[in-house]
Amino acid sequence: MATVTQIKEATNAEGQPIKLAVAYDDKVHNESKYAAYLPVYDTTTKFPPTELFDFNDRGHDADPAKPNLLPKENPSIKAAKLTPRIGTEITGLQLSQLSDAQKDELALLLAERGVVVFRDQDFKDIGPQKQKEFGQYFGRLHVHPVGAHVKDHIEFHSIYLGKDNLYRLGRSTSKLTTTGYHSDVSYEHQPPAITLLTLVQVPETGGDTGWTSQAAAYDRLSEPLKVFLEGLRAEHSGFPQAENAARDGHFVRREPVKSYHPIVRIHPVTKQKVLFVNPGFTKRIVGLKDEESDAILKLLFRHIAASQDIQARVKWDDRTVALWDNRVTAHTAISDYDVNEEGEGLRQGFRITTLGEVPTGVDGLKSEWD
Ligand SMILES: O=C(O)CCC(=O)C(=O)O
Ligand SMILES: [Fe+2]
Repeated sequence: MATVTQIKEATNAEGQPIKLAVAYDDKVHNESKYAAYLPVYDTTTKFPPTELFDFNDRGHDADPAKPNLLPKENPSIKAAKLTPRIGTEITGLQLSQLSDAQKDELALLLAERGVVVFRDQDFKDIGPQKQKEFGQYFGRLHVHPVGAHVKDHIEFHSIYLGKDNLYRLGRSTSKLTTTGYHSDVSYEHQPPAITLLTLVQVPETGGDTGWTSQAAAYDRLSEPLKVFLEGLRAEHSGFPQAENAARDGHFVRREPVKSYHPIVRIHPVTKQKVLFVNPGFTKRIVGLKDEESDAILKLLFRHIAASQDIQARVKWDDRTVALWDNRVTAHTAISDYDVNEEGEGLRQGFRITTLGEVPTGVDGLKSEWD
């Protein structure tokens, strides 16, 4: 069985020589229809710290009635709420064919519903260039500081659990559960707005993804607790992720960062208040004593993970694409499936992540960093 430590000589997208660590063996690679999306690690190319940029949310340009995305007079386009508080499923539209007006309305729908699932898509077959352009419409693409990517496309975050890469399952054995709610790389100074995830191979059963509405999570809090949290920032840290990756022999392509984000964040388009902390990356509440911070974060993390009445869970097939707004949701992979030597249970996909604005809270409270 191959491991992630196999190194191959390659060239990057600019034609420069690089060393690639591959997380699959050649036999699996050659047999895979979606070999181009298998995980690799460029172990050579370092990235400087991300620079601040002006983010324009496409949702600002959307018609709130969404006549282009969800026309009332077209019965072949169907939209159904997954649950009352979060999630919408759409059939009858191809993401690859959306007009700009439809994409603007999708950005707004994502802000309102948290996650939007598209069924029966050709998206995984339109090629990396068009997939990247689709993502870029919504914002600057994030390059993960440590994650596996796709050869020649470092902005694609590769998701792969096959018989030759049991990394993720192996790591989960010391925990009672594999679930871990997070908002993608929320430690960034301009953390992600929209993430797109699609799977190209799915296990027969299992491997769903779950989302929580961070807007509903905020709404449920008592008035005094809302007021208390509104004045505070929390530390979101990329250091443990980078340290774990380095410990496991992975390349850290960008030095880890921390940000101090408002705990109650306001979505720039809907103006909705959301609870912007997550168990994945939030470490402490700035200005509180350690025990106070630990107790309050424990309460909030339990609320996020345990409140099924503000959650949605999606079963994948290989023509499903899910998009979510990281500013108003937290999500978790549900790694409940086994991969055997015959390759049954294999789960493969890729994620494209767009960066958003520097978070703003109540009364103009802004994120800070050191
Ligand atoms: O694999 C999944 O279901 C979700 C993984 C994840 O958290 C992500 O792609 O951001
Ligand atoms: Fe994620």
